[in-house]
Amino acid sequence: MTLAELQAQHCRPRKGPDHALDDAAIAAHLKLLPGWELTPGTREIRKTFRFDDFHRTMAFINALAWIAHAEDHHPDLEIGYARALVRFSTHDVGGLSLNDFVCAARVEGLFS
Ligand SMILES: C[C@H](O)[C@H](O)[C@H]1CNC2=NC(N)=NC(=O)C2=N1
Repeated sequence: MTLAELQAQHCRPRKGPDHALDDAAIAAHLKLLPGWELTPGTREIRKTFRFDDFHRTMAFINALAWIAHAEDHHPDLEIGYARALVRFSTHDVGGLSLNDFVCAARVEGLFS
């Protein structure tokens, strides 16, 4: 799969452990996403985005919120003056599902 192919997908309701990705699938999908990493000791992915000022940070957050609403898949966020930490995991599967990678890819698409 390529980043473009991941970006072209949409989140689907994914509930239950059958939808949790295994380590190999997580590693393969992470390779497609520049700057994203597993939060150590967890089953979530994260990236810190840096901006010049609060206006740009919030413009990003609003664009991200648009994606999250449209995809019905929601990140955990930590927002600073010039940075945003974005974390994705799928509560409904208790780990990482394809939805996390689709949303991360769509967020990357904001910069392309
Ligand atoms: C019904 C609805 O699709 C689910 O509750 C969605 C909403 N957004 C979600 N977001 C995240 N991050 N994980 C979920 O399991 C999740 N579930």
